[in-house]
Amino acid sequence: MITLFIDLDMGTLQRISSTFLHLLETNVSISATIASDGISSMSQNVIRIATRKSPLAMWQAEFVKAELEKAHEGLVVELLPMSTKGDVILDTPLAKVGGKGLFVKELEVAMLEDKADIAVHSMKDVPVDFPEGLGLQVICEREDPRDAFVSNTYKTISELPHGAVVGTSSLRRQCQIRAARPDLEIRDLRGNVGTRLAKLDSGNYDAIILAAAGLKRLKLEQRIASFISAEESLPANGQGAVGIECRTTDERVKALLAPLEHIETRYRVIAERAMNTRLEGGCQVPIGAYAEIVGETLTLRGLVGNPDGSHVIEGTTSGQKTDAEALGIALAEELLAKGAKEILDAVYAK
Ligand SMILES: NCc1[nH]cc(CCC(=O)O)c1CC(=O)O
Repeated sequence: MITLFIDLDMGTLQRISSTFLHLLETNVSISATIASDGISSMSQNVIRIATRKSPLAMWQAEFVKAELEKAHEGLVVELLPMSTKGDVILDTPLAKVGGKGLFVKELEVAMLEDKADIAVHSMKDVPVDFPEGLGLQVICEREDPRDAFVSNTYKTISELPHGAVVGTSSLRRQCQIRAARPDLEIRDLRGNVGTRLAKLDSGNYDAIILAAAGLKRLKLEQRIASFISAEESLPANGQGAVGIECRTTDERVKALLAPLEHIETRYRVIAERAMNTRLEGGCQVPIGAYAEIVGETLTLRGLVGNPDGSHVIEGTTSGQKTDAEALGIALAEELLAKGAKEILDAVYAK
């Protein structure tokens, strides 16, 4: 149930009615409470979050809502749950659906049309470019960035018997698993986290690979048989980090978001995304990028491979954390010089 406190100024009423229309379209049940003691300038004290409806997206939006309310007493944070194209096209492997920002476009339209103020994203799903007028304002503290091995029978990848079936639709995960274990059979696995676990439980796979962050956030950590180290499976750029997008001109919202920024996570994610950008990688590519910071030094590892794991190119670079973007670009260039472009071109040609 969503409770809306409505004051009587015209702008707010207009905004609320557009929120209603949207929610009606998306079949969310509504119950509205009209506060009779409407506080004037209430609209100054509201932030509307556009979010996907998947349990993980809702968790992330609720997390940002809680953080914002903690940081600003009296702030009212509303959630506007929406469907995106990525949620609707469920049966085709994402690598085939193509198109950038499958999970973010509708949220961005809502912000541009002033139906919402911010959108909360998993950084690994956020495209490189933002539409005119929108930008990534804040990167929150990173959760566990690792991939997780999930199985009801086996503890680790190395325990899997010859020819075992592993579920993942990520070309990055597929590449690294097959590089270590060419005998394994990889099958596509789509849907939100709960759907993927249900498919494992129904016996279609011996094991599946998911992001540890998603499982932890949904209190499904007990489903993790083992964590896969970054050495075994280099995470995707931004994995485990939540980012917040808003209108670039909205100074009120930008000021409210500022306390949620986690600068160390930002440096790490900037380096990882810069590498991806220089490689011209979209979000469905066999690319791993993972940065860590010790003291002032950022170390970035990168990997490009073909999905069957027969070719893997890796590199590492270190430098000042404040040079995060330059480090990402330099590592991408090193990988390109080692043949990454040929691998990526072959993947995109398929
Ligand atoms: N591609 C979907 C997606 N986007 C973010 C996460 C997990 C949480 C995160 O990385 O922040 C997942 C699920 C998964 O890969 O298992």
